[in-house]
Amino acid sequence: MRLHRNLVFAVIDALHMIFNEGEYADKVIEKVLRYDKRWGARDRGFIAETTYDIVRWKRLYSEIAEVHEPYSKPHLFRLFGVWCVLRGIRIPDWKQLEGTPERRIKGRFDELSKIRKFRESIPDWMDELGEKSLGSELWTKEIAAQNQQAEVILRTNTLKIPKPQLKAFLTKEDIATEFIDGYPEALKLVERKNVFVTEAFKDGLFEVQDASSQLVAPFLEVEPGQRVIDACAGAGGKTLHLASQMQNKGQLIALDIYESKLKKLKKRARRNGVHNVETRAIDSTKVIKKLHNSADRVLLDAPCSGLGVIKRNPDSKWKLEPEFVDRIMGVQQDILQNYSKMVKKGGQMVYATCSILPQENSDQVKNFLDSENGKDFEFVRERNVFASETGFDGFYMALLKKKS
Ligand SMILES: C[S@@+](CC[C@H](N)C(=O)[O-])C[C@H]1O[C@@H](n2cnc3c(N)ncnc32)[C@H](O)[C@@H]1O
Repeated sequence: MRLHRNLVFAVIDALHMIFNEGEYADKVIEKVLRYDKRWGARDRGFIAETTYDIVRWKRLYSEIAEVHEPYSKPHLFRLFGVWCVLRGIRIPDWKQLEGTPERRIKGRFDELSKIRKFRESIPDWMDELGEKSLGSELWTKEIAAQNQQAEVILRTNTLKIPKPQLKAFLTKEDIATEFIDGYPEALKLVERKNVFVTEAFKDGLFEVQDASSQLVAPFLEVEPGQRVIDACAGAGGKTLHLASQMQNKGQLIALDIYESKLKKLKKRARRNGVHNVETRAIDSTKVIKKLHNSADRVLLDAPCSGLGVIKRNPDSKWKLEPEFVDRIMGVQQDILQNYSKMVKKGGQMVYATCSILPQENSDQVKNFLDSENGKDFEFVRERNVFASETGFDGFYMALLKKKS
């Protein structure tokens, strides 16, 4: 591979903004990709993937390169030098990369790879929490799987098109996809491409949604004509899926504490041809009270640590703090306690997270079922989805039924 100076400089700029200025990797990449309109798909791919790679392996590369925060420009070039050597890319003869110690880098890599927190490039606290929560064997496998680059998965919008036709439509747009066993609406991209510029996307024929996330809406067992509440709807990834499962019939109420996210949801709903959704921002407890005992189905896609989706958000390894995990667990139990009141007798509720920690998952459900509000509910089933088993995101979902 021949390295182009302006592309590498864009990567160094991006790393500076992410590591030193605390900006989010996806936003930064969007920003640097606007530097030069002449960059083609391959150039853009290089910038995005190299930046994500160095973000993913920040701790390991920093130990190897013996650099630390805040990273000066020469430090960032040393990280880049490590990336080149470990990928077998010839170091160009630029002054910024002069004297890159190739043999020493390989030696340090072999040495550090014996220790999980360095090999997998994670903070000490996260390694300790993962091992304590999942046991050494599962955590070791899981964190290794979470460090693999995420594949691009699409969910067919069955309100508009059947999956085989979508596949054919995308082939015409030069996007090759394949089916995935066990995921009835999913298509996996054979090669990473920007799907947001396709006609199929603009026509609302699909959404980008990880395969594990596609398991959540069907877990709630919705039917056309029901009243369904998506209580932590965000920008609506699962709301849209619920709407397609309801065949656009019935009432779908999308709630969130952020109006801005619900605005995005509405825009996506229009593109998807979804007509049965209404949004309500939770700006007081009244919003929930008004809906007490009214819903056939309630989805609680709760805020969480995101420890199941590190492959999609590698910078969360450096942004997440143990105090946040403790705090969000309190929010999760509040959501279970208060929002479960919206389910009517005989109705069903799914509690889901994109975390793999039992403290955020089955323990929360158990604590809820043991509480006063939980007495009205019975446990139906749960599913723990691990990246190390499926290759997709880590997820948890539990189905509860309100007694009649
Ligand atoms: C896991 S995300 C939801 C993702 C979304 N369901 C999707 O599929 O795209 C959790 C959401 O819960 C929202 N949230 C956080 N605290 C909340 C609360 N107390 N009540 C309702 N929503 C909350 C967040 O704003 C965030 O959008």
